[in-house]
Amino acid sequence: MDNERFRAYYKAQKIIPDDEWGSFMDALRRPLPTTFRLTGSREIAHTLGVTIQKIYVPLLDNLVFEGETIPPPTRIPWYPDELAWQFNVSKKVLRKSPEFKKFHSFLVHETEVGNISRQEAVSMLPPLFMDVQPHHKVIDMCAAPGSKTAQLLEALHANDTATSTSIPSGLLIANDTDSRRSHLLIHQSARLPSPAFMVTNLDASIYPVLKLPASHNDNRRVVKKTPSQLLFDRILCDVPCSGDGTLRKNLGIWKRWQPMDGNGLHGLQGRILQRAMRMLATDGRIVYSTCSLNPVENEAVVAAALNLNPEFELVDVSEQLPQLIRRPGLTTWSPTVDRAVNTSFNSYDAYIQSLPEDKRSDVKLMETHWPPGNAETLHLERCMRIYPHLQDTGGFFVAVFERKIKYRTVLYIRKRTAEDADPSNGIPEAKKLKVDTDTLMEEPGHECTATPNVDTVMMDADASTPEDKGKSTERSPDVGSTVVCGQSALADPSFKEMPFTFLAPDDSALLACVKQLNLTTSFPSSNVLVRNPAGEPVRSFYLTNSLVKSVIQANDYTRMRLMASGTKVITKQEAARGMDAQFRVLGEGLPVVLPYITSDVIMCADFGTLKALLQNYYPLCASFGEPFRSEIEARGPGSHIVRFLAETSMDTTLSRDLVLPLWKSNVSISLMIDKKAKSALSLRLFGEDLTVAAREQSKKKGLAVLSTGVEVLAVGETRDSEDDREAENDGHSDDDGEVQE
Ligand SMILES: C[S@@+](CC[C@H](N)C(=O)[O-])C[C@H]1O[C@@H](n2cnc3c(N)ncnc32)[C@H](O)[C@@H]1O
Repeated sequence: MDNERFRAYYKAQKIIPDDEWGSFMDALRRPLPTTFRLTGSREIAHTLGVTIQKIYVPLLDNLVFEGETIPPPTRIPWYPDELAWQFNVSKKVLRKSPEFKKFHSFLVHETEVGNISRQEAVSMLPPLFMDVQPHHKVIDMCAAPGSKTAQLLEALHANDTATSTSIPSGLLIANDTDSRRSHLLIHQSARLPSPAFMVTNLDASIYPVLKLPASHNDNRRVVKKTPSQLLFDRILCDVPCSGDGTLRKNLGIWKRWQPMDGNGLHGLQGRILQRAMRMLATDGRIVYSTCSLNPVENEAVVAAALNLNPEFELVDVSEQLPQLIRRPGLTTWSPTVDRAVNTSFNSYDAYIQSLPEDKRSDVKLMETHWPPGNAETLHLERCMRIYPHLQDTGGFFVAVFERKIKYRTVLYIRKRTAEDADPSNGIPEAKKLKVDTDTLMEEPGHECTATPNVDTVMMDADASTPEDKGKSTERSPDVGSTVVCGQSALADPSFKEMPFTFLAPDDSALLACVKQLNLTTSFPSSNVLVRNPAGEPVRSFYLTNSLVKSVIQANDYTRMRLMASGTKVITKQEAARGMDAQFRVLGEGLPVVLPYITSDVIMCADFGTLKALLQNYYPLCASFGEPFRSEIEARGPGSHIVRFLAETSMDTTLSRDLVLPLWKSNVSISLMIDKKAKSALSLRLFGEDLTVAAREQSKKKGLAVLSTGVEVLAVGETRDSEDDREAENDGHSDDDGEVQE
């Protein structure tokens, strides 16, 4: 594993001191440890952390395989709250050691249901520097396949959804220009159901201005009188890059790496970062990251953005994550001008002068590929470089931006400067603003006019077309009829996704649903949307929060290429003739709906009941012990919720209450979570897969049931690799159990 040009190029960049070069290259040639995060709700993450620490670490400690001592999994030291883990064993050990097989089986099942996310350690870094709060408006500009999006969602949901007020008031837009990858993103993100989530499919470098409708008052005063631009508190630019920091897992890069790749990406990377700078709210923060070691894709992009937007500065985050070993950003570098790694030109001018005059106009390199004259003053050392040999990871680059002068101060100074245009007015010259005020056009309340992009400007123009006004995106949305989301005369007919239609709170199907499921009066009926061409309450109901609803209604969903929004919470099943339709809460939507279900509606059950429900598809009501038997027999057929109470039994411990959906037919009941979730739950609680599906699978394959009860997949077969994961439908499967009619 070597590449002469890689070696020559990075030696020339002096990214690593000479005496570390050997260990840097050695680390690049070693396989990457397996790393994963505990995801999902805090409750589950906590339970899994305890399970790994108390069950699997002792099981795997001091393990000797073929004469070699195998180290047990360890926590990644710099990751907060002990939520990230790593282990480094060969595939052979995973396949052959019974102890590791068992651990691996646990990982596979929890990954399947979204409680564990396999993710490269360094890829976990950017969201940690974003400090996302539940009220933040966040955009992930280049989000697919979505491992960082998941982290951002978790941060947005830091309060979980145990009460209605802990559903985040902010939003997260995950965007990617590739529609296939955007579907993947939707699928991955469905693991963390969020009413605050949206997915768009746009080129981030020309991301359009999104509008927010006028909000009238906050009970005390008028906040805004006109529609405003949606500005973001946090923006992640995890841009497309040459990816040579991933050499340890993508071995093909050794062969195909060549230095011009980075040169070619520099322009797009810069445009995405600059677009982000124009979409940032006053006190916002941008994190720019790549999995490339190349300064042309990193410091050069950062330096160019800072010079074009001098109101921004790099944030010193050296105190954050103190256990993370990092190196400062570079202040000098030497772009190559050809594939042969010619890095001899120390400036753009020197390079241009070296060319015959008739060739100069063909040059694709830009001045910004080289270090700017003021590189020493830009605090590029505040960028973070992570190298593989420092802590056995991949390579990575992160830079964090904020505005140098608080935005309002800038605007104030600009106003004062204009008022006091007369140089004899006594304002000292030094106090006058030395920034390009054109870049400051996008303050809240104004439309973006600064981006020289047709698409963006057209999006603005949309706002003022009479048709658009007539579409009532600004009318009071919560009364009267169903509100179709914003769609203007300039709708993009090439966009084929289903529309997003909010039901009127007095829609008869919605009222029936609320009544049947006994939802409280605080259930946000006005934030329920459906997705079908006619906007009818046909089958699935999605829930958004109020901010997401405002954004959908104020913007044309085809122009913002909105692929998904909110979370699917309830499904409607048409009943036989003469009967009412039946609604049921979906397993994936339960955490979101639970705050609106009163406790008296929820049945309580014990561990034994849970075990029986895992072991059988449709156990008879009469087969359960009291008091659960009487309680379930007294209830009518349809959707029910059951709380399994925390307890410790002979077999195991349920450390916290577990709330799950049930379906009751005439005489039997069934747990309405999908097969994989049942298996994962069984393994987590009982150390073996007791489910019918597992028994059937074993029988089918003629396998003796292993002690774990499941066939073990190989490492590469876990579904959550950062690379290529299969997209499945829209990520919102209804298959969360089978209803027995
Ligand atoms: C490094 S990957 C992002 C990885 C992702 N943040 C994660 O953690 O899973 C870069 C992504 O940028 C997307 N992309 C490429 N050009 C883009 C553009 N102009 N606008 C938006 N996304 C773009 C690619 O499709 C790719 O999914």
